[in-house]
Amino acid sequence: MSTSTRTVPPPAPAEINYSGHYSVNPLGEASFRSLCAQLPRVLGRITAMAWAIDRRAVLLLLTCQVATGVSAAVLLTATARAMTPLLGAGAVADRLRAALPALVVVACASATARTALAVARYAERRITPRLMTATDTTLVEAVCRVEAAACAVDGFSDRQEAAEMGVTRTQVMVMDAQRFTSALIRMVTAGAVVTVLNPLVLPLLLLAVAPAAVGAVLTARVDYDTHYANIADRNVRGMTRWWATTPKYGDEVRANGMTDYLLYWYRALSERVDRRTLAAAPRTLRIALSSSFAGGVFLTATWGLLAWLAVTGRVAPAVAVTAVVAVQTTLSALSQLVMEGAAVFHTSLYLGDMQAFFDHAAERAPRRGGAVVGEPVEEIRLEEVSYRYPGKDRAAVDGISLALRRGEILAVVGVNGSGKSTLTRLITGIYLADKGRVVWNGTDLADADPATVWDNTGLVPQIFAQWPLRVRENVTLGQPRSHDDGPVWDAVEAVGMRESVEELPAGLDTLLAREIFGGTELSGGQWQRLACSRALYRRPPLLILDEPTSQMDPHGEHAIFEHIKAISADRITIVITHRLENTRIADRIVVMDRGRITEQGTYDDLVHAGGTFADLLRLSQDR
Ligand SMILES: Nc1ncnc2c1ncn2[C@@H]1O[C@H](COP(=O)(O)OP(=O)(O)OP(=O)(O)O)[C@@H](O)[C@H]1O
Repeated sequence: MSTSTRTVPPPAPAEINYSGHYSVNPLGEASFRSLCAQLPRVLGRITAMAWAIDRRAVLLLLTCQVATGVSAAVLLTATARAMTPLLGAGAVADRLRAALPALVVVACASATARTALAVARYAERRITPRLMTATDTTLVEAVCRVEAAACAVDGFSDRQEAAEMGVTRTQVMVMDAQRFTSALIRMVTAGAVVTVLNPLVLPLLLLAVAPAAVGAVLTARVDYDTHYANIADRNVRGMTRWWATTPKYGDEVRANGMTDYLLYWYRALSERVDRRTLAAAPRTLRIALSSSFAGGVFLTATWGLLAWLAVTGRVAPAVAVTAVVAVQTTLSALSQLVMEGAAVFHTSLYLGDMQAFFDHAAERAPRRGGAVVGEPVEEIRLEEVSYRYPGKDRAAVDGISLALRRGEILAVVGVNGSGKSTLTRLITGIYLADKGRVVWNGTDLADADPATVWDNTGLVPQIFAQWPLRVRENVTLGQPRSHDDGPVWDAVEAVGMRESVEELPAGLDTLLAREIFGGTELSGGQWQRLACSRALYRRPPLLILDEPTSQMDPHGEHAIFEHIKAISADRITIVITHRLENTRIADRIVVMDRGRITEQGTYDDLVHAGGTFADLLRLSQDR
């Protein structure tokens, strides 16, 4: 990029607004009262989740809550009892002696309350890490197990991002719930004592903290609204961060001058997120100011009432002192109740997202029936099979019928986007056909347990994984653990990599995770050879290779195609390739165009047919 063009900022990343199933902010439809009414249900859910993790810790936590409440009541009652002799007539020593039993009770109640708090923290720490792990694992499993087609739906990854927030929130969830219930219990007990002293004080105190309660919930609501609006941008920002910083794309990013562009995107997205967050700040300030003002007015009235009761002799001085302590206790419990209630409410919003995602994923888990595909796989038949990706106008595969038999090598060719890879996803049952059937040995894939189908497949996709593991695992991943390296070396040999692997510092034990934990890095073609050896190692009844040699030198390409031919008698083999010379090994070639099969036959048939195949072959040789 020249200096002049560098000064022109690239277009800002698109604002993403979904209009489908995922676009509904759950807060938009809920009233304030209904949200507050959710609190008991949320507390119940948190308890149930914690119960499933560690019953003993939950029981311990509940016992501590009860202990906290009881000690608060005992403390206040004993304080009242101690005040009468302390503030009465007589020598100080006599008054102290008279108050001593009650003071001992006060000290014991305080010690119990503090011990209960410490033990409650311990119990919470026993639950939280495992709860987080459990929800996190559930999330990962939910994503791994959904139908592949569900992930292609717009907004899926944003909902996943929202659910991740729910998982993160489990870190403070139990603590919030514990603090909330402990404040509730303290408030009820202290409130009862206050009410006994004078029935007017408690309603006034409630009025004093009510504005803070409303304010806290409204603030949580504003925070969540902002979070909700930011989900998509945060998601894209996270991806941009990865694109810009991963060494995987480092060469391309640097040599193509993309750094400025990506950084601009990253900044633009961050600013957009910040702008929304800042726009919410005046709203939260208004809420905080008005709730503080209203709370202050009611609090002044409460203290005024107490002063008036004491000054006019309507309550004894000892009772007035206890009332001060009780009011302070009630007030702090109420404030904590409000704060923690808002936190639980806040948590409930994210938990709602998490649960909604889990429900959504569960609805989209494969439900294909438990039929088991018979072995060996003798025949795979496609009957008028069609598939259209979500949001696309045109079918990627459109009414294809095809029969494949064991021992046959089928080559699939066609221009980019003609539907070749989609066809392999339908044959392997990664996607289920919208129309028509894919039948393995007479079993419709729509009725078959996908795991039993995938036990019989080996696939080298166009974009294959480079697992940051040892060479051995890169070959055996997905297979039961074997203690015999013989078959691993066979698979490595089949792709012409024996010598290269032997030269690695630790042979099959060499770590291929240079960017992450260290080890060695392979070349692009070597990685592709390894991906092929992974599929070959499985010795699958259905072997599919989608552009398997696109990065390989002629040696590698030759070795692989020779091997495919040599092992073809025991399986069905499908090869997708743009290097048409490679299709010579196929028993049959199908040519695809716009999702349909337009030609089929042997290499010689098609070369002389004067159709697309002959045309593509001529172009590939025209240099
Ligand atoms: N995950 C997806 N979501 C939406 N559309 C898709 C997806 N994958 C492929 N398509 C669309 O389906 C059509 C067929 O794509 P497919 O990848 O099957 O073509 P192909 O023949 O394998 O192409 P190539 O030779 O480039 O690999 C294309 O129009 C493509 O845009």
